Amino acid sequence: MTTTTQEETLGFQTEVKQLLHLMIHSLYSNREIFLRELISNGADACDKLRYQALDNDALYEGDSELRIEIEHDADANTVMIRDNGIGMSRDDVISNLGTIARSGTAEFLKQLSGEQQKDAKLIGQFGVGFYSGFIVADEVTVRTRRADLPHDAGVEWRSRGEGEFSVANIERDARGTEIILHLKDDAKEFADDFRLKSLVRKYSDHIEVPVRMPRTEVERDENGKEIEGSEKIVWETVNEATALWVRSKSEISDDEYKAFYKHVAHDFSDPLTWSHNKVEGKLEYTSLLYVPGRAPFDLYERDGARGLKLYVQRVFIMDDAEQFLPLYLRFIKGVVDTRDLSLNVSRELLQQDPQVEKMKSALTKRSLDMLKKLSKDDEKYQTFWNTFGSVLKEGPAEDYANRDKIAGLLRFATTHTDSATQDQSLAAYVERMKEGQQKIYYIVADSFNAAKHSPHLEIFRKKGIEVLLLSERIDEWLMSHLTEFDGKSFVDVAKGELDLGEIEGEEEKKAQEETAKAKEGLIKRVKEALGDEVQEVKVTHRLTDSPACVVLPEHEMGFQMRRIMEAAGQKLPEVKPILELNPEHGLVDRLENAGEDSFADLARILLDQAIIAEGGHLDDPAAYVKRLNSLLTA
Ligand SMILES: Nc1ncnc2c1ncn2[C@@H]1O[C@H](COP(=O)(O)OP(=O)(O)OP(=O)(O)O)[C@@H](O)[C@H]1O
Repeated sequence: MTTTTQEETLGFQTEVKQLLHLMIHSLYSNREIFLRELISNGADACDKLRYQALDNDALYEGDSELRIEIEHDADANTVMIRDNGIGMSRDDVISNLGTIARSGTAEFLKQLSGEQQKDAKLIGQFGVGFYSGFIVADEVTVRTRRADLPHDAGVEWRSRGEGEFSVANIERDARGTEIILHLKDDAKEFADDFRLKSLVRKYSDHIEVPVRMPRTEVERDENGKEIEGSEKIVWETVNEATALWVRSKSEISDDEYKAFYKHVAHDFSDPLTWSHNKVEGKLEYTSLLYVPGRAPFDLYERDGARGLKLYVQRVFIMDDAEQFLPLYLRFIKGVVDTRDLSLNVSRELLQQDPQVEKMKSALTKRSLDMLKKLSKDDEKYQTFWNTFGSVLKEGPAEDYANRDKIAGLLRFATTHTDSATQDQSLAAYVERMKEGQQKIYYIVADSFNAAKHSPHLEIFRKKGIEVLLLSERIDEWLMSHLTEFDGKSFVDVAKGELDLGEIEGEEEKKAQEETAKAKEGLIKRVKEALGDEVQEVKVTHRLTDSPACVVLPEHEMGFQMRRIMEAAGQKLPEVKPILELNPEHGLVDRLENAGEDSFADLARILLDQAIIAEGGHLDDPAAYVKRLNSLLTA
C-alpha cells in the first residue's frame, strides 16, 4: 500500500489550461498520437538517464536495461505507459506537468482561433507532449521517482485536466515514470492489445529503447492441451528498437523516416524531405536531416528551440545542439551521431571544438544540397519557400562562403509574373534576360503593390526588362549581401544612375543627352525653387507615365531599410533624394511654362508626389494638400 503525504492541490498555469482546452477539442480526429507523445517522452527520459549514468553508474540502481512498458486493463478502462528512465522529483513534476516554460507560448496561444481545423494545425507547430494524454483520458495519474533520489521521494500527480492537479509524496521502489490514463468512455478502443501494438509499430518502431507489452504464455501437454495454472506473463518487445539512423538507408521505408521525424521534431505533419548520410574517414558521423513542412511557432523567437539532436556513439547527449548548423538553417531538424566527440561534451565545449566546426560546414552543405534537390519538385519547394524562405534569406549575410549556393535557392516575385508569389529563381531570370542585358534589376519597397506599381519600373516595363519585386523586411539586407549571380551584378533600380547597358542603343543615349541639354534651364530653376530639399535635380529616362521620381545615390541605404531602422528607433543622418523629372510628361511641360507665382508650388508638388509614390511619408502633408488644392482650383 502506498502512503501518500504532503498532498497539495495546485492550479495549472493559464497557458496550460488554454492548451488543454484547445487540444482536447481540436485534436479529436487525431487522438491516437497520445501514445506516440508519451512513448517519445519515455524514450527521452531513458536517453537522459543513460547520459547521466555515464559518470554515475549508481543511477541505474542495478537495472541498466532501459525500457518502456505498456499495459492495459479493458475492465478498468486504463492504459499505462511506464519507463525506467530518469524520472522526476516533486519540483520537476510541478514545473514540468503544471506549466509550459517555453518562451513565446502566450503569444502563440493568442493566435488560436477556436476553429478546430486551424487550431489543430497550429497546435502541431507547438508540440503537445505530455498533455496529449488528456485527449483520450478524463483522468491522468503519474507516478514517478527520480533516479538519484531515495525510495520515499516518489511523487504522485493526478489531474482531470480541468484547471488543477494534485501532487503527493509516495513510496516508490522503481525509478522512472508511469502514466496511467483513465480512458474516456468514447476512447475505450485504446484499451486493446491489438490496437496498442499496431500503434506502437506505427509510431515508435524507430525508437531505440525497447517498447514492451505483456503476453500470457501457457504451457501445453503432449496432446496440445493447455496445462492449467501454467500461465505466465512474458514481456515481448513490440517495436524494432534500433535507432533508425544506424540502419542502412535501403532498409528504411519512407514511412519509417516520416515517423522518426515526428519523434525528433515533435511535429504532426510529414516532413518535405530528408537526407540520411554516413560519413567515414577523417570525420566520422551519421546525420539524418529533415526539412519540415511547416514552421514551428518559435521560428522567429530569439531563444526559440533549434538545432539537432546530438548523439555520441548512439548515446543521446543533448537536444537542440545549435552548433551544427548556421542560424539561417534553423528550421532543419534531425539527428547527428558521431564518434569524434567525447561523451562528456557540453554546450560550451561544442562551441570551441574544431571538429564541430568541420561538421557544421559539412552539414550546412548537405542541407543546401538537400534543398537544391527539393527545388526540383515545384510544389514542395514552394511550400518550403513560403514557410522558410525569409529565414533562408538571412543566409548570404551569415554564410559568405555559401552565398552562391544560397542565391540559387532564393525565389522572388518579379515583373515576369507580376504576382506576389515568390516563385522565380535567379537562374530563370538570367535565362530570360534580354539581349545586351548585363545586370539583374530589382526594386525594394514596403509592400508588394508599392514595388509592382513603382514609377521606377516604367522604363523597364516599356523595354520588357524583368525586375525582381522585393517587399519583405529582410530584402534590402539580403540584397546588400548579394553582389552577383552567375557573373551578373545586382542593380537597385531606385538608386544611382540608370544604366541599361547595351539594351539602349547609341541613338537613344544621344537623344537623352540632347533632351537633358535642352532642359538645363528648367532643371536649374527647379533646383533653385526646391533648395536643399533635394540633393540634385535631373532629367530622367526612367519614366514613361509618371512626371517625376526620387532616387538615392548608389551607395546610400535604401528608403525601405531607412524606414525600418527609424521605426526601430535608430537615428540616421538625413539624406536628401535626387529628383528626376520626365521631360515627356504634360505636368513637366506645364511646370516649364509656369509663371513665377506658381512655379515653386508646382515643383514642390512634383517632389512630394514622387516621395509618396515611392512609399515615403511627407514631412508636412497638409501643406501638400493645400498646394494641390490651390492648383486644382486655379
Ligand atoms: N516520462 C517522463 N520521464 C521524465 N520526465 C518527463 C516524462 N514525461 C515528461 N517529462 C518531463 O516533462 C517535460 C514536459 O513534457 P512535455 O511532453 O509536455 O514537453 P516536452 O517533451 O519538453 O516537449 P514537447 O512538447 O515537444 O514534447 C519534459 O521536458 C520532461 O522534462
